[in-house]
Amino acid sequence: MEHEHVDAVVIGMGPGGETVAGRLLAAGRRVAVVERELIGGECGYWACIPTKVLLRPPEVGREAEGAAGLSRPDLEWSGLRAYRDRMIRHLDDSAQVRGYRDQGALVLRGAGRLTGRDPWRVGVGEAELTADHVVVATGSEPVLPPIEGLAELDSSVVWTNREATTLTDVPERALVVGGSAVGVELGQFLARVGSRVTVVQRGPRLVDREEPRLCELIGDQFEREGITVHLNTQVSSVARDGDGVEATLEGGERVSADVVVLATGRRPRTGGLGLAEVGAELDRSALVVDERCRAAPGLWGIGDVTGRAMFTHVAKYQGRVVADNILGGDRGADYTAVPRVVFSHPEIAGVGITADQARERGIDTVTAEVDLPASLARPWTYDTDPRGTLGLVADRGHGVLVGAWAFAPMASEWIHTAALAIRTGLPVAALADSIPQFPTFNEAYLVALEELGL
Ligand SMILES: Cc1cc2nc3c(=O)[nH]c(=O)nc-3n(C[C@H](O)[C@H](O)[C@H](O)COP(=O)(O)OP(=O)(O)OC[C@H]3O[C@@H](n4cnc5c(N)ncnc54)[C@H](O)[C@@H]3O)c2cc1C
Ligand SMILES: NC(=O)c1ccc[n+]([C@@H]2O[C@H](COP(=O)([O-])OP(=O)(O)OC[C@H]3O[C@@H](n4cnc5c(N)ncnc54)[C@H](O)[C@@H]3O)[C@@H](O)[C@H]2O)c1
Repeated sequence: MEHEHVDAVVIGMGPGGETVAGRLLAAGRRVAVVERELIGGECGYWACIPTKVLLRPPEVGREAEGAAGLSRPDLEWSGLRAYRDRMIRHLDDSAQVRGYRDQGALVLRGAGRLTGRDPWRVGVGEAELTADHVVVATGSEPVLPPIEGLAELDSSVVWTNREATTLTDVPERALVVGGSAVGVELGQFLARVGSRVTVVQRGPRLVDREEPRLCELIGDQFEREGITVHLNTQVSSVARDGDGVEATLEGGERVSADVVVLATGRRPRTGGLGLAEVGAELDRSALVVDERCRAAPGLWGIGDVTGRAMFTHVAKYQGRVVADNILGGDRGADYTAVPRVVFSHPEIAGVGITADQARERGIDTVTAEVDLPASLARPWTYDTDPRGTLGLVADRGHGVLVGAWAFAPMASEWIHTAALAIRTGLPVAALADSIPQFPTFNEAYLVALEELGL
């Protein structure tokens, strides 16, 4: 039995694990990394990267249609599929394994589990290591909705994000269950490459954690694109129907599809890790960590497994925080103004809190909404039939922004202006006195700030 002592073991090598491992290795620490599937994690192979790769060419097609003098280019599915395969490294991480070994890491393949503490012990198959620090970065797994008949169907007709992002052929008809980030991105992608898409969303709105107005705008967009959306309902049962599936909704309505795509949320992946046995606290399945991302002295948690805003940028941020703490610092994580983007077209971006949340917190709330083509030059230089909206939520008493949202081209890029303003408590007056480049979407902030009238 192997019994090596290392400075740190990182269990799970998604973006969170990779961030902390990279920093500790660069600082000369002896690090073991444990990965049971592929170094790069869900994000690199079945989530962020393939979805963004798949969404971009159909988006460019629409953009070309809107650009004067251009006609719409044809989408060649086999070419896009081949580029997706290249971008997900053909599900092969041997170069990453070599890269970490070259940096001096001990790379262990297999499922890691905590087997003891004082010192921390981690088992991987037959091997066992002891360590000063263990970082748990095991990500999340999809939540399967309670639909009668679902368990009897196989992955050829019931897709999670994994089957959807590695698809080889575009299904003629797709039923997407869940209408938040995953459902909207995958639903719009499938529709744009030719599927007839139906989205079933349990709540009253798509993307239901965002500003209601934003939900309305993406709903209108889906309608324009011929995507059928059923709100306030659920799929109650599914059954095999020839090569496809017949689904029955709560109200009795039936939807036939070639595939059912599950997009009903994710839960932190802590099963089989032995966390409770070593005294770590779990909240449902999330690893509970303090403001420094510490679960116990020398035991750390980062990324989706902590159940905090499940985004790659948050996993990487927590990875930076934990690396600094392991290297002797005393750094807390501050989740103020984490941007949230759904890479639909136009893009949905939100940061801070909604107007309702602000009122509930007793904030003297004032809001603004700006139609971008009505107020700016940039939308018109960008597109012959432009659309776009920016909304702001401000605290009148303190003269600061507390929320912002946008539905517009490249909103993922320029929402960061609001993110910085909210995070730093930048006075609205200072933002209003800034000089954004002409012609850019950033100019929308000046228009919206004037509308706030603070
Ligand atoms: C379809 C989709 C699209 C998304 N798009 C975006 C996006 O555009 N932007 C964004 O910010 N976020 C996006 N997300 C969210 C993002 O994927 C996650 O927030 C991110 O992957 C979290 O990183 P992580 O390191 O915590 O975990 P993961 O990326 O899940 O990595 C965890 C790793 O741990 C490994 N592991 C698990 N258990 C063990 C064990 N016991 N032993 C060893 N290894 C183990 C897993 O195999 C995996 O490799 C998307 C999610 C989905 C589903
Ligand atoms: N661009 C991005 O940053 C990006 C993209 C995709 C996913 N993600 C992250 O991945 C995680 C998972 O995303 P998600 O969209 O799967 O989850 P989610 O939890 O954000 O949304 C799930 C949606 O499904 C609905 N739902 C749940 N059960 C249902 C049912 N039985 N029938 C119909 N609707 C149902 C919910 O009302 C909710 O709107 C999120 O944390 C998200 O932030 C991020």
